[in-house]
This record gives sequence, C-alpha cells and structure tokens, in this order.
Amino acid sequence: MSGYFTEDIGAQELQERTAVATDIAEAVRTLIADTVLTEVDASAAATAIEHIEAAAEILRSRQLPDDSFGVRFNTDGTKRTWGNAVIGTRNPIAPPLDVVFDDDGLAWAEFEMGPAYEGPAGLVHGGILAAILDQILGSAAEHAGAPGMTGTLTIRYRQGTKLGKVRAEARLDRVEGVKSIAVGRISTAEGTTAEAEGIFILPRWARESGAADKIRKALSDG
Ligand SMILES: CCCCCCCCCC(=O)SCCNC(=O)CCNC(=O)[C@H](O)C(C)(C)COP(=O)(O)OP(=O)(O)OC[C@H]1O[C@@H](n2cnc3c(N)ncnc32)[C@H](O)[C@@H]1OP(=O)(O)O
Repeated sequence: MSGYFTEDIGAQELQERTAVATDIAEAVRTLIADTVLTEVDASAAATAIEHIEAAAEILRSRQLPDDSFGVRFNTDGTKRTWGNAVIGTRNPIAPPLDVVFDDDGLAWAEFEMGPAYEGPAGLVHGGILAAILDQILGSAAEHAGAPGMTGTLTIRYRQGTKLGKVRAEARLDRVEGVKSIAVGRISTAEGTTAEAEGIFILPRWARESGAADKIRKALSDG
C-alpha cells in the first residue's frame, strides 16, 4: 500500500510537531478568509503577494518528497492524517474537524465554517457539507470497527446551513456483509440542515489480502 508510512517519533517530538502543524495551518486558514474578504487596492495586494511568496519559499525549503502527506504511523501506535481535506491538522483547507467518539458510538464535531466555505450567499457550499458528512460517517464506521471506502453517499439537504458554528454527527447504523452503513447529519442553531446515509466498503483487494485486520487499521482515518 503506497502512501502509508511508519515513523519513529517520540511523544515529545510528536507534541512539538503537532503544535507547529496546527499553528501553520491556522495562520494560512486565516489568510484564506482574509483573502476572500479583502478590499485592498492593487498596490497593497502586490505587497501582500510578495509576503505570501516569501512565506511559501520558507515552507518549501524543507518538504516531504512525495506529493501527498499520506498516513503516517507514530511509534506509539497513533497515526497522523495531516493532509486530510476535512480533519487534516496541517491542511488549511480543512475546517478542521476534531472528531469526538462517545461511548454510545456517536461521532461528533463542532467547528466554524468561515467565508472560505461559502456556496449560496451566507450559506455553506453543499459540496463542502458532503465532504464533512463523508468524513464523519466514515470515521463513525471506522471507529465502530467496520471501516471502508465510500461507495455511495446519499444526502438530503433540508435547509441552508448558515456560515458560522456548525455541528456534524454520525453513527454506524448496521453492517451488511462487506458493507457498513452509517447515518448522520449536519446541524446549526436553526436545527438539522442536512441528513446523510453512507455505504462504506472494505475494498476487494483488502478483503482478499489475508491481512484484513492490518489493512483495516491502515485504511482507517480517525
Ligand atoms: C477507510 C477508512 C474510512 C475513514 C473515513 C473515510 C472518510 C473519507 C472517505 C473517502 O473519501 S473514500 C474516497 C472516495 N471513495 C472511493 O474512492 C471509492 C472508490 N470505489 C472503490 O474503491 C470500489 O468501487 C469499492 C471499494 C467502493 C467497491 O469495490 P469492491 O471491488 O470492493 O466491490 P465489490 O464489487 O466486491 O462489491 C462488494 C459489495 O459492495 C457493493 N458495492 C460495490 N460498489 C458499491 C458502491 N459504489 N455503492 C454501494 N455498494 C457497492 C456490491 O454490490 C457488493 O454488495 P453485496 O456484498 O451485497 O453483493
């Protein structure tokens, strides 16, 4: 399986790296929102671009050799999915979701959707909501011990989701052979805005590999 790595990182270094990753991503996330909302003139924009390019050059001075972050296992058995578009700690595109798993099987996260996620005026883009639902339903299935790749995701958008504070939640509903069916929803202060059902399938290559448990762990994204 390409894209999966094991790295010998101790607890303290992991903590330090996580802090750096979180800080950079948050700074760029803020920059993205500021870019969406800015009204500066061409001269001020040119100055800003110079600074942004200088910052990018610093980040490029030491980078991973691959074109993706992948999934990186740490010495303590935890793993980093820092490039993930929804939960990635070092991905400024990600809101990011910090998913909590309750003992009763509910996976949930509360997070801010800023101006970078707009679709209709003042509302979250439906495709962004789909990505969030895909992730949290998949994470719920994985956490319940039945992970898989998304085969089908069905969403019913009930009302617009206002930009601002958003909650996503999901749980594994049932398992039918190799298919795990999870259900979930998005809500705001105005109530449920979108509901979803997802079918997650442990791929044939994983089922047939003879190392399904190891692959389940490697595939899972939580
Ligand atoms: C993994 C950890 C999860 C943690 C969070 C994840 C969140 C993020 C999730 C993603 O973004 S995943 C990326 C988006 N999804 C993909 O890229 C998946 C691309 N598709 C595939 O890789 C394969 O088509 C798939 C693994 C879904 C199915 O291939 P298989 O070769 O394993 O299916 P197979 O033909 O053996 O069928 C097995 C069962 O699944 C059913 N099936 C196959 N494709 C399906 C589908 N697309 N939708 C619903 N059911 C499907 C099929 O009917 C059959 O049902 P039965 O067992 O009841 O007979």
